[in-house]
Parts: sequence; structure tokens; C-alpha cells
Amino acid sequence: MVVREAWRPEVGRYLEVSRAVRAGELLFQEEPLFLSSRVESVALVEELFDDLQEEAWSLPLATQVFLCVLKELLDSGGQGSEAGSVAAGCACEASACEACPKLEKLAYLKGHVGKWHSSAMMLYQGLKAQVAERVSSERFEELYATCATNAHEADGGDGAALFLKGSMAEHSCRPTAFKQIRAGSGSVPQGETRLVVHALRDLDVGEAISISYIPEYYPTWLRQSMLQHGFNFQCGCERCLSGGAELCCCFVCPECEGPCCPPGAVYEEGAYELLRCEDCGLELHDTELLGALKRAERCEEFATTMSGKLHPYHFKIFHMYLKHLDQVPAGTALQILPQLQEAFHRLRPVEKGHPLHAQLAQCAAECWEKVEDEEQEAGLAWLRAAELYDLCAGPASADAAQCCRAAQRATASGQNDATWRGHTGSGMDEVGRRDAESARR
Ligand SMILES: C[S@@+](CC[C@H](N)C(=O)[O-])C[C@H]1O[C@@H](n2cnc3c(N)ncnc32)[C@H](O)[C@@H]1O
Repeated sequence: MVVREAWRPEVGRYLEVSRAVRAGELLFQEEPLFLSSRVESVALVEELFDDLQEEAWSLPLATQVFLCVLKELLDSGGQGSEAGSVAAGCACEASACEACPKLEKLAYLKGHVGKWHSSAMMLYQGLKAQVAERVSSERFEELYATCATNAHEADGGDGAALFLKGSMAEHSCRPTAFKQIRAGSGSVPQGETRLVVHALRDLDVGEAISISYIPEYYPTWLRQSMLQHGFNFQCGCERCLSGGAELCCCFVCPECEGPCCPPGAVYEEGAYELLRCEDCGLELHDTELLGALKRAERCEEFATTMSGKLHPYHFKIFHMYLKHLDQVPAGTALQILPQLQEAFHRLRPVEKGHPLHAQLAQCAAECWEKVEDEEQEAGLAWLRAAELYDLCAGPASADAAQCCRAAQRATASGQNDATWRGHTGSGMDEVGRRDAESARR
């Protein structure tokens, strides 16, 4: 076993490596204890609640997975096992015991009951009377807190899951590992879902396995606020505490158009009095100018924002492009992608490996495939994506292997132009083709 449990006062239980591991190594994989899709949650809302129907399609992660747990509790005929009964009733190691029912295994996880009290009680009020009769408010609250403290996103953000081991991993805004939730792809058989966790860098024995619960490209104040509101804890990771330059709050230098950032961490939106240009060293502290930049950052002046106050490295620009890449023509996406790659490289150097770098490279390869007569570029781009997946999850990883196969396919298609055109050429729109040509120039 590469992974073992440890404890420290700031985070409670967490995972660490029990031997030295290399970047890209598989740390563990596991099946979910509970897994729910959005559609299942909506059906459960109708079955169990009086008045949540309108919100059913936008339930938070915690509530989604909690509904599955509640259903299991009702199906098991009552209160189920109370927290702690695993240790009392079963001599096994709860997370591994096949014989233990799911609710007993769940008791292995802990939740912050006090922190989730009001959310749990609001839900409890909405229960149908016959459900409330069968579940005490204390049991309800305890289970809700366990779900809220430990839920993971699944199904590309459309589902929610609870994992026994994965839920022990602490959060870091500069994590040492990354998680993927794979459904029926790579080494995961059809019809199954698994959490797969790989090391993002070399780890010495005893180093913590941390994953990021939120995107890493947000500034300190936004990461802290998302963790506080979405996960109910104050992040104490090394990146938040180090107070380093706020690279994601990046403005255009009025002197040289280079990236200008606050030189130290920013813990509240707009709470900086100085920006420093990384290229020419210019220091901006003019109150009026800073005020205009802060308004632009809050998108109060969208037109002026677009006219060049926010640098392309700014997290709002990065986020907007990342989320909408699939809606722009391939040629335009090929112009945007290098900017995204550069922006993320400042946070996570590409040579160190990160799944987002690999995903951006894969996206570039997919775009090159859509551009007519660019089979060679597509082949090279697929190889680059394979190389980056290899860096973060090893050459045997499903993603690296898939990109290698795509590279071979693109190269083979390039050698048989007629086949290639028949395959994709007709789908390419004229604007995208022109964009791609200008991007190449
Ligand atoms: C998924 S649980 C981790 C397992 C939990 N420690 C246990 O004993 O069951 C997440 C909780 O760990 C703590 N935690 C994780 N990462 C943290 C961080 N970076 N800073 C502060 N607390 C953190 C928070 O209390 C959070 O609610």
C-alpha cells in the first residue's frame, strides 16, 4: 500500500504516502461508496420532499449525495447504524470490509455537524411527514454533515459521490496529487465509476496527499471564499499561508503591456494598494488608476475591461475562455489556447506536469484535427498531449495511450488525404478555417 492515514490538529485525518513515490505514480483507486446522478437526485427529491421540487436540478453536491444516503437509510428500515458503531460492532477495518452494509461503512467518515446545522435543518423542514417520522433530526443532521464534509463531484460535475479513502484526502491550493473520476474509460470497466488519484510531484515518505477541491487558477480571496462557503472550512494550505504574489490578478501594464500583479497575496476582493509589472518593474499605486482596475476586475465596466485593463493572464479571462472553448470555431480556439497554456504555466510549470496542461494540449489536438490539411499539426499536437498525460499519470495511463493512438491515426490519415477529407473535412466551417490560417501566420 502506497497510502496510509495520519492525523494532525489543523485538518484532522488525512492521507500520506507510506513510501517515496515518483510524479505521475498511481497512489490509489477506489469505487464510490455512494454515487448519484442528477436525474436520480431529482427523482429522490420528488419521492422524499414536499417542497424542494423547483430546486431539484440545481442541488449542491452535498445534498445530491445525501439523498442517496437518506434513501439507503429508509430502505434499510430505520435509523441504521449510528456513528461509531462500526468500531463497536465489527472488528474489521471498516473501509475494507465487504460484509459491512454501506451505512456502517459510512460511519467511518466524519462530518462537522455544527458547521452544517442550518443547511441540514432547512432540508429537514422540507421532508414529507412520513419520512420525518422514520428519521430523527439528529440522525439526519449527522448524515448530512458527513456528506457535506466529504462529497466529491462526479460525472463531469453533474453527479456527486462519497469515497472512503478519497474523502480522507485534504485540500491544498497547490496540491501534491490530482484526482480523476473515471466512468467506463481507461482501466475502469464499462458501467463502473472509480476515483483515481495520481501524484503530481515526487513525494517523500510521510508527505501528505492533497488534492484541490476547487480550480487552482483563482486568486487567494476567491479560493478562500469558495472553500468557506462551499466546504465550510478556512483553508490553511501552504499556498494560502505563504502570501506570495497574486499571479492570477493580472492587469495590463500601462508602460509595456506586460503582466502587472499585486506583489503579495490578496485576502479580500480588490484589497491591494500596489501592482508591480513583471516585465518592466513599473510599480502602480495611483489610487485613481487602481480604482479603475478594481472596477474593471469586478466587471463593472465591461467595455473598458475588454479594451485592455485585464491582462489575458487574469483569472476572469482565463476562466471565461476555458469554459467556452468548445463553443468557438477551431481556428479561434487555436489562437486562445497558447494564451491559456502560458497563463497556467505561471502557476504550474508545464514541465512539472499537470492534468490541466494535458487537457489544454488535447483540446489543441482536437482543434487541429478539425482544420483541413493539418494532419501533421494534429499528429504533433496529439503527441504533445500524450507527453503531458505521461508526465502527470505515466505512459501506461489511459489518456496518454488514447492520445498516442490519435497521433497514429492523424498521421495515417495525413498519408491518405482523400480518406482524411472524407472523415472530417466537410464539418469544418469557413470562419474557423480562416481563423486557423491567420493563427498559423
Ligand atoms: C474530506 S475531509 C478530510 C477528512 C477529515 N479530516 C476526517 O477526519 O474525516 C475535509 C475536512 O478536512 C479539513 N481540511 C481539509 N483540507 C484543509 C485545509 N487545506 N485547510 C484546513 N482544513 C482542511 C476540513 O475540516 C475539511 O472539512
